[in-house]
Amino acid sequence: MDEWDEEETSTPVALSTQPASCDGPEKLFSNGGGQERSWNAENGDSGWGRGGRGRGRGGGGGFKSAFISGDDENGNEGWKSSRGRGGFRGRGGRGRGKGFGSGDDDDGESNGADGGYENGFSGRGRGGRGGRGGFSRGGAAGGRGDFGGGYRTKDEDVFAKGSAGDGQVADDGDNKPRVTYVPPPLPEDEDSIFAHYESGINFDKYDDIMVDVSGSNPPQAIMTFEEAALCETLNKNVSKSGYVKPTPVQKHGIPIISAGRDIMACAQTGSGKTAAFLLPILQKLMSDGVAASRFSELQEPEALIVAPTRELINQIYMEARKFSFGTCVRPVVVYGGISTGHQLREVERGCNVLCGTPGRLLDVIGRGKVGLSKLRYFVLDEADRMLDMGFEPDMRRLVGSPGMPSKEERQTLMFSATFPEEIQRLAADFLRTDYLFLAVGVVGGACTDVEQKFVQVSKFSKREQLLDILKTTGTERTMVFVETKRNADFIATFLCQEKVPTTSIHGDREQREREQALGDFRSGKCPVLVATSVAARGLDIPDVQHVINFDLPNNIDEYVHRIGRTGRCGNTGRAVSFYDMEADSQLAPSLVRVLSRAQQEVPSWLEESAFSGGGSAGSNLPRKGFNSTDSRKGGAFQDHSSVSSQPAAQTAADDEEWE
Ligand SMILES: Nc1ncnc2c1ncn2[C@@H]1O[C@H](COP(=O)(O)OP(=O)(O)OP(=O)(O)O)[C@@H](O)[C@H]1O
Repeated sequence: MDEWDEEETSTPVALSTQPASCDGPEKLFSNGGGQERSWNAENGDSGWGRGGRGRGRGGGGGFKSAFISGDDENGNEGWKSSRGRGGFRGRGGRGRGKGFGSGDDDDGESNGADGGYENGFSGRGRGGRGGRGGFSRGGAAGGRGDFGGGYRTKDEDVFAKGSAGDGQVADDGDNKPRVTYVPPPLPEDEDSIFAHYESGINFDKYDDIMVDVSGSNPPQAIMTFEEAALCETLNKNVSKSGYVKPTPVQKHGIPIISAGRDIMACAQTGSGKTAAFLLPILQKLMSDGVAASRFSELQEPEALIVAPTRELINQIYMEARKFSFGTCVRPVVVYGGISTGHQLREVERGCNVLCGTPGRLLDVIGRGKVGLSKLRYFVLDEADRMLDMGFEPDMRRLVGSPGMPSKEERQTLMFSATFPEEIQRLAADFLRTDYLFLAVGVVGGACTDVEQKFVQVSKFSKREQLLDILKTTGTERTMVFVETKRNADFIATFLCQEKVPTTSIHGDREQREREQALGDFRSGKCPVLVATSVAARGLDIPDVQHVINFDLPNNIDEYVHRIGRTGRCGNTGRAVSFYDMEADSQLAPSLVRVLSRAQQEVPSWLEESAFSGGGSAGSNLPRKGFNSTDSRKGGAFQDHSSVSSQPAAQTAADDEEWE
């Protein structure tokens, strides 16, 4: 029996996080298992039994939020009880932070830790800065998923949450939570594999977008897929996917990659970046006769694709699976929240294109099941996110993994809709010096097919405003973004109680629940999805007509990605953002700029807010004539005000609620 099989046969201690769907909002905060007692903020009892994810704050500060984790208020207890093998060591000093040192925890939300991941890989991120208040991956014997927490509503009711027994997380007795969830098998029929939505009325307008390729000797762009000279099967698969002509990022990106060049590409949300990198990679592998072999114990993929969230990497994998349908090239996906054993068995069946989130990739490589010596392509989707403070250490670890070809010997491809200049400079470390920078339209610009509206609100009127809007949207698919996981549950519950079929997705939900939520949203069973930033980037969900920023993010790039969940591939969409003068004014200058560049009406009050919002506002107003944005040109532009010029993770880390 394999090592990982063995691990997973021990009796699972079933845990679950808070489910949020209209199947029963009343379930949301009930103690599902009844075995554990929650921390009760009212009477000060501490949790016992499997007391929840340790969520400590450094500096011994009390946990003031209404949402109380199962640990002692200052995190000490959580820390003490969590010293398992994978003991987390907070970096110390910066207070706050959830030291959840799981390498698997690989989402857009911060959940990581700096140290202590037993096999030498750290979880990512911000969380681990919690001084004393961290907790181990081994996690408080209460492990992840057992939320011994409570939720205190405005009127101070406390709902206890506990375990529910879904068999997803096991404890091996070594205080190390183990994920045993295996997702249902994927449909194999062609109709499902090639199911797609139609490109929209504005698809042809892509041709008018300004494109700038900088760097030496860029190859000629292609105008049609025929010019890409794809293998017959690949060509058929492209047609079956409903692709008639390439989008600009494909017209330029495909020949650049096919010519063997490194690329840093920035193109607006929903404009086909995924196929821009997948098609030339698959074409090369197919024309070279690469074929997956199940007979090798060590799998050595030719391409490695990394993305920041589980749902996004799964989506990329599904695209790779679609385009390689009927060929010998085999993509595989690995990401957290799913049984590692299951994923390793998939890898063992043959793997040419390995898609993964950073933590899980490091894990499978560390286990010696995947070798990198044959690697030719290293792809970072949402590259600016992959290189910001949250993920950069993992990326460095990844390129430093045994056998990883040097940047001279591999091709490195980076794609995003946003690319802050300082991240571009960092990214250059991973690229050959002669990389090409491809800018389609305004770097960091919002999709022009999204109508952007702003509504001034006070923090207390948001819920009513949301309800009003949702009453007019009816059953149209709407994503509602909030800043915190607890607020995601709270708003989802509120909407359910108001009879709006709603589900939610965020990093504290088990993977099974996240998949269910996305499935219910896609199918229309729940036309409203309340989400944290975990769903802000890359997700391509058909028919999302509306995005509502219930809470504005504190970073302009995040805003651009969020509203890009609608208005995709030439379709139109609407984004409505609640603007709270007290909380959001720091974002005003960047918002004004994004709106004007996307030819949207700028409300006068927003402009005023931008001007009055401090010294930086004026200098951040729109600049005319801006287009090219390659940082090597000397940083002529930046669409990043003092607010947004920090990488997302950095700003987010300063937000107590962004976990
Ligand atoms: N040439 C094409 N013709 C028709 N549809 C396309 C074409 N290229 C991509 N699409 C479709 O457009 C949608 C958006 O593509 P994709 O998800 O790759 O966008 P993206 O640029 O990566 O967006 P994001 O920045 O949000 O990650 C997908 O459904 C994809 O299948």
